[in-house]
Amino acid sequence: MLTGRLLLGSGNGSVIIVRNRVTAFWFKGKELALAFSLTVSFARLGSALNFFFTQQFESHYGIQWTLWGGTILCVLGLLAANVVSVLDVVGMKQLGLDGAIKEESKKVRVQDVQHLPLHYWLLVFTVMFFYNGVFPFVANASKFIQDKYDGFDQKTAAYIVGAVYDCALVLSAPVGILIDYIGMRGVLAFFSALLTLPVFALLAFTDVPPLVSTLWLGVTYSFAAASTWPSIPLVVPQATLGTAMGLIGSVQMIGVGLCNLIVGTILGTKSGEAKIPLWRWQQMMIFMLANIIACVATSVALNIVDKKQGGTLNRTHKRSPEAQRSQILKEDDQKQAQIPLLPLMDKPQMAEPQSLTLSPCLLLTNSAPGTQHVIHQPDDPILSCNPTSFSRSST
Ligand SMILES: NCCCC[C@H](N)C(=O)NCC(=O)O
Repeated sequence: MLTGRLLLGSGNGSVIIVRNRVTAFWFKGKELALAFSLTVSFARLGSALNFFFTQQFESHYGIQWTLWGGTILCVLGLLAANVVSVLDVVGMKQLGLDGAIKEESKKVRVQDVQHLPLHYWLLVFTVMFFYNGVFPFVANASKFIQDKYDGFDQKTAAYIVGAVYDCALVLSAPVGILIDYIGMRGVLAFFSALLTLPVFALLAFTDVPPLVSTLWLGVTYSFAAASTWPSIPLVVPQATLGTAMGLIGSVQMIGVGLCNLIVGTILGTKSGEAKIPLWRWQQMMIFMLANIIACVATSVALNIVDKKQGGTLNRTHKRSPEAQRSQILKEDDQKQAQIPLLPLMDKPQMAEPQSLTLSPCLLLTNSAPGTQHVIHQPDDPILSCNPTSFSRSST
């Protein structure tokens, strides 16, 4: 059992890191928050289907077929990962970025982790503390509801807990779209944490029906996930993005793992059947609350640091087609005098390989007939970014 779970965790963890890297690469400067939110939505769809069907499937077909079902799902995941990988490689080749990416990535060393910005570390701890309050709660909440409130059988309690993920499933995409337009990632991360405090306070100290808390947690969780994960590509260099994503996933899951151990100690029982005394549940909810308070603190620090460093997180990075076009025209006017035109090229190319943004978000437009502009996003936190690099080529 433990071997199986370790294998699943290492495979699943690696897939998540690569998926996040690919998502960040292809959607940066576009619908980044929406893209990340959709991955969360689909993950939560999986959780919701699991809540609703796995137990019924098992009672009809037995544990062996249920595990084979899981294996088939893993194989489908493997096929999907292969398709994504081919699309990623082909897309990079089409943009002529494959060689440059490899070169930049070769320069990345483990020691570079110490150069990741403060922004990034604050995001890591914001994410860790937030999820410390969500995952261990969801894992134990069904038993909590049965033990604390009257009239809930196991199935009803599981449905009530599932409301956290059902809410996220529905809300993640609209919230992602909203964040792409308004930015405000840091501010929203802060409010998500702040507004999660009442969830655990209600559960610990009142008899308000638990569905109120789980629905509310679903809302704040959707905002927290949609504002934090897509912030990472905005604060780390593209070449270290894979490392940064891996690291945040590890810290997050180490935090959640430790919290599960602490929760286990607080609840102090090995039997799933015996009723756990309410004072123990109350202590667990206070522990969840403490994590969310820590999350509020790190998100405040995150916003302060972000403000001092130019407000990357709270700015919108998505540009409407009109804004993209006027941005290009403006930059064109500003830079035309300074930058020598390159010889006309058959297809878009970068002016200087060492100043690549390594981002697919090249803006191609035609402000003058037969002219394409390839610009870099000036706010890209790229290792060797030269924000003024610009090339012009024939269409
Ligand atoms: N059992 C789910 C593990 C998901 C880990 C992943 N790093 C993550 O947190 N993704 C975002 C989410 O909200 O699920």
